[in-house]
Amino acid sequence: MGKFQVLDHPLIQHKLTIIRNKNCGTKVFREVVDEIATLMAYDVARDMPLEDVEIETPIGKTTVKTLAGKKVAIVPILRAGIGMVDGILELIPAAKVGHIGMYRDEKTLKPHEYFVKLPSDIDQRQVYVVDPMLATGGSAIMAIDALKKRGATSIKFMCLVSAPEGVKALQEANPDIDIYTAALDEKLNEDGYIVPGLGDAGDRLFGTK
Ligand SMILES: O=P(O)(O)OC[C@H]1O[C@H](OP(=O)(O)OP(=O)(O)O)[C@H](O)[C@@H]1O
Ligand SMILES: O=c1cc[nH]c(=O)[nH]1
Ligand SMILES: [Mg+2]
Repeated sequence: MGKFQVLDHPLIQHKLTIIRNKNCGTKVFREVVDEIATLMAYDVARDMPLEDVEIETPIGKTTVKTLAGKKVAIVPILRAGIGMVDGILELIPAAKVGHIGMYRDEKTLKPHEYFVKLPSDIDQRQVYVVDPMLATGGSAIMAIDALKKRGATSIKFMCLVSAPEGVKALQEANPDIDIYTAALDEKLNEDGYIVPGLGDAGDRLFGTK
C-alpha cells in the first residue's frame, strides 16, 4: 500500500483556515492555495533520489549531492487543480505540466473526462497529480486511470482537503500510489461536498459562482 500522509505543518494548517472561511475572496483564495501547494511540495519531494557529483568549490574538490532519478510532471485535474501548479513550480521549476479535464456530474457525482494533454515522456516521469479536493475519489481515480493507460508508472496524488470516503476509494483502486493531503475532514454531505471542507474549490478559485 502507498503512503497516506496528512501534511499538517502549522503554516499549512493556518493557511488552510484562511481559505476555508466563506468570507475569503477570490484573490486571497488563489494566493493562499498557491502558498499551500508550495509548502506541500517541499514535503512531497522529500524522497527525491540523489546521486554523488564531484565539483570544485573555490576552496577545493569535493563530492556532493545532486538530484537524480525521474524528472517530474505536474498534472492538475481541471479546473481546480490548476490553482496548485504555480506553487509547485516555485520549487520544481523544470517540471513539465500535463492537464486532465474532468467535471463531476452534480446529480450522480460521477466524473466525466473532457481533456487529456500530457508530456510525451510521461512514462519516464514522476507524476504529481494535483486537485484541491478528494471527495468521493471518482475524479482522482479516473485521472489516474487515464495516466496509467498512457504509460505513467510512478504517481503521487496531492490534495488540500480529503474525505475518508475518497481516500479509501483511491487507495483501493490504486494501492501503488502515495496520497498527500493538507487535511483529512469528517465526511461527505448528501450533495457530495466535503464537510466542513471549503466549498466548491473551482468556483472559489475562478470566481464562477
Ligand atoms: O472526488 P470527487 O467526488 O470526484 O470530487 C472532487 C472533484 O470535484 C471538483 O471538481 P468539479 O467537478 O467541481 O470541477 P471544477 O474543478 O471544474 O469545478 C474537484 O476539483 C475535484 O476534481
Ligand atoms: O467539497 C467539495 C467536493 C467536491 N468538489 C469540490 O470542489 N468541493
Ligand atoms: Mg467545481
